[in-house]
Amino acid sequence: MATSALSAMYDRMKEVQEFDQSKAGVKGLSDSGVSTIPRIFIHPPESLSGLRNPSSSSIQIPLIDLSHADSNPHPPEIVEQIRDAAKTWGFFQVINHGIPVSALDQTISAIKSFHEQPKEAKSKFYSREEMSGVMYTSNNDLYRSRAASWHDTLQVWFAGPASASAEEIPEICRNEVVEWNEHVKNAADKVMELLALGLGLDAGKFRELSFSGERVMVAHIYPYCPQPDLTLGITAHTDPGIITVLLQNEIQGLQVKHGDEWVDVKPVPGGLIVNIGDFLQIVSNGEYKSVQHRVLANGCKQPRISVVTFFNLSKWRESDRYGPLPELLTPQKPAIYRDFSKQEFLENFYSKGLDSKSLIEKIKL
Ligand SMILES: O=C(O)CCC(=O)C(=O)O
Ligand SMILES: [Fe+2]
Repeated sequence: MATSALSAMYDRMKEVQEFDQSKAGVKGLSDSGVSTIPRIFIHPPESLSGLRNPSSSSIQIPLIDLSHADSNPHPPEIVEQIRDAAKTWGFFQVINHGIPVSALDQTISAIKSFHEQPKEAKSKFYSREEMSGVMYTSNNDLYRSRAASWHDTLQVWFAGPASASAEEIPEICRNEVVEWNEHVKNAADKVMELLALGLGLDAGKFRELSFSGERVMVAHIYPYCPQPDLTLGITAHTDPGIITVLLQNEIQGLQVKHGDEWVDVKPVPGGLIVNIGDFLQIVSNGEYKSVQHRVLANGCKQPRISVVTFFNLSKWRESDRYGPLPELLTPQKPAIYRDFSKQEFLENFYSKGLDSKSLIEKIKL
């Protein structure tokens, strides 16, 4: 067994490298008109199960209207909606979040233009240097995952040690990306105030903890895939940080795990999707849930575009350790997670594939 399993593995590595060195991404494969996908993209049956069972129910992630969220004091019914959504779904969609619809449209269209350029224009940004300000790549976890997925990504660090200067951002989407950074930060700030109030904390608590101090955008394209039943757009995973704010175009594909079911997230015009990350599940001592999600490979001729911003803390405690916030702990609600170090957090993310165990499972008491 060992020899054939090993030779299969070596073949795979060679093919992975060839794909990587082409710097053309899955967009390149899709544009070349392939009718079958290379085998490095074929997922094992267990991650494909339930792929094409259209969800039987019509349940949807909660939709929350933020029109009056800024009133002082914050309307308790909105705080309650956000808290319930974060506790039971870990995912919700917000409308009237303050970002003009024209900015949403322009951002999507600028990202689409970047990905639709010829290979020569994009390949100078192609890299796997996670800590460079700007990185264009296919499958951040290409060398760590068991199977590759059908998407490419433009990554830009908005804030933190790796943050990009405007000049580094590809010109074709520069102005839109720079503006998006401002918009998404403001929208996230609004949501974090409500999430803090939902835990009984001061509205500014997460701002004080620097929730937005390390902020990175990943702008994905999910091009047409000729065999969408054999692969995924993105493997099932949870997001590691505090929260994620996601803008998507009208092509559906994102699914959220709710109980035993994969629920389709239907794009709502003008809406933004927010989800809770592992870090927030831990600091909230399990009140808010970081939930598995995945993206189906796109079988439509039109590409699916998503612009995803991850928010992470920049200020760690002096001990460089983190854990459930002490103010949330009581004798009735003791800590359910142990503290973890910054090193553990980063290693857990950067040394593994998206599909591996989250930090949460490792530090559960
Ligand atoms: O593209 C999407 O809708 C989801 C992407 C995602 O989950 C991620 O980048 O972490
Ligand atoms: Fe995600």
